[in-house]
Amino acid sequence: MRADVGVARPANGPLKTLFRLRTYARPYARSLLALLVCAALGQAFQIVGPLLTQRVIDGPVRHGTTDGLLPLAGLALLASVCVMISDYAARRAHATGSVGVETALRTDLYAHLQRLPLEFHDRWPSGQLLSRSTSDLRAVGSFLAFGSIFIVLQTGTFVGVAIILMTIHWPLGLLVTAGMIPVMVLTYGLSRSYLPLSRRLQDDVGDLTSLVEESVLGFRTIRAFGRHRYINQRFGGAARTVLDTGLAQGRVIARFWPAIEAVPGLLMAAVLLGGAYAVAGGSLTIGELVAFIGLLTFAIWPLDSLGWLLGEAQQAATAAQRVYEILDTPPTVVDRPDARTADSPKGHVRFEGVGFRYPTEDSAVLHDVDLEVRPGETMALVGASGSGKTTLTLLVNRLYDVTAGRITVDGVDIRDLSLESLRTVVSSAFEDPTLFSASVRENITLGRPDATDDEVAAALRIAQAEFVHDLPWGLDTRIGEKGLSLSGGQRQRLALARAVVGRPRVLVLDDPLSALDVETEAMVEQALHTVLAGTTALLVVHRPSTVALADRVALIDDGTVVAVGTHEELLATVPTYRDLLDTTLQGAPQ
Ligand SMILES: Nc1ncnc2c1ncn2[C@@H]1O[C@H](COP(=O)(O)OP(=O)(O)OP(=O)(O)O)[C@@H](O)[C@H]1O
Repeated sequence: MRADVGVARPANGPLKTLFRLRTYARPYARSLLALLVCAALGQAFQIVGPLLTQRVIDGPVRHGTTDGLLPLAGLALLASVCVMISDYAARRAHATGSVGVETALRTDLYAHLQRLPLEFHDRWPSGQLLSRSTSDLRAVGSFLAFGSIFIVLQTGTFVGVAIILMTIHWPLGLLVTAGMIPVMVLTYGLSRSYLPLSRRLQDDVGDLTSLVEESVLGFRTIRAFGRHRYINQRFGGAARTVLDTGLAQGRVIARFWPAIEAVPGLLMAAVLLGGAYAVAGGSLTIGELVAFIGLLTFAIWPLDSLGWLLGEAQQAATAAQRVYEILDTPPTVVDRPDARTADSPKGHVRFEGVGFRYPTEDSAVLHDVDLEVRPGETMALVGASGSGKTTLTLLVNRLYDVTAGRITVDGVDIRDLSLESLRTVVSSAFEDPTLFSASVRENITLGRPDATDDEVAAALRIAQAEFVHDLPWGLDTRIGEKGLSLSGGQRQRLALARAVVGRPRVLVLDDPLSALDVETEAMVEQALHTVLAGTTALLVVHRPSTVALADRVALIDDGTVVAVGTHEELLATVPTYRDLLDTTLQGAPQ
């Protein structure tokens, strides 16, 4: 087993990765700038408060008069109103920026996930994808539209307040500014220990999400086998891992945070002491000391919050790395630059020396496959379990690309056709039919949104899926997640209707009738005969009755086609085929 094939590893450090996200912030630059300006104005108006206090203490209070008090009170009131207005505007700008950035990122990530090949989805647990497209994106979006702005704002506030403090009393002002140094050193130490743990925690949460998803989707199986204790144990194990990593994070914070938090308190004590001496020595008035202490809280808040904001930055940086691991994974099944469309396709399919190896595996699953399916011909693929039948069908509409040889449709290598065109020519239905939480009509016309009502009706008839007309809202009835409110057979019939709608030139069916009862299967087969008459078809056959639909049969053994002929010819000439029918496909038409 080969691990990590085709998965992008982070090329940059976390902070560089965070910087890459600026492209997502750019369209919201105006909102973000508005947020910065409004929040800065809000801070500035708040700083007015202590400065006015100084005027009141050193003026009216000191001289025991009310002269000049009213204008000062008026200014204080005006400053409060301005704070309120700036806060309102900042919050509005923040909402626009943060929602916009997160939405843009999520849209890109989702679109990219859709472009990534099956091999990527084989390898990535869905819980990892879920946690990356939800909590990680939120961390990144919130940092871009809030954290990053407030780092600038708080640094600016600290610098601004430090300058004012120095103009009031430079030695004390210098002392406060020097307080920044231990905070920076401690924050750096914190980030070095915290970053790897933050990344590990996010990965652990992804694994936990996978387990939750699996146990929700597999609920019936777990119940039926009475395995809920085992599942609980597995969940408990994963939850403990998350807990352990969270606790390790907590220990790191416990080591650094009290020291970071102690700095502002020590500064306050030093300012009180130094300030009292300065007042006694006459180099500072009482009003100035009160203003200094009032302003000090405006310097302490940025110092405090910078530590926390830098923590947010680290969290966002690792989240960004996790998101970019997906965004940087190149889609491998893509259109060639000169990809063409199939003009009036006839559906002549040829496999020429086809080989295929799953990217995670060391050895090939298919090798030297040569097979011709003539226009309008129905070819059954028969073989033992694991011989490679399903894999072969997945290559025809490029869910995976061949790793050797080529597949052609009407003589054109399918890799030279645009994926859109190829997937209009080739339509598929699989044994496990996935239905989406959408209306019946949307599910059926998934691959052909332009299908007419008549085409949908014909597809429903062929798939014996006319039961949908009896659903409460007919074709407009929404079917539940994965179509669970329908029976297995009903879901299969809808998936078959989806494959045959619009009569594709090439139809690939991987045992699409397995969940049908014998009677319905016979009716579907009868209806399929009319479709298959004009359509080139590849049918993976697990049930004997389906062999009857085929004009010819290809026998697959150990990853290659070992015999091709009509059912009767193979029965008469190929002992392996006979044996297979005896053991696996008992009751095949003789
Ligand atoms: N996504 C995958 N990654 C790696 N190996 C795979 C993957 N899917 C299938 N295989 C392996 O490829 C081989 C062929 O599998 P495939 O499903 O094509 O066989 P099959 O003939 O359709 O079997 P069955 O009749 O049981 O459905 C098997 O050994 C299987 O384990």
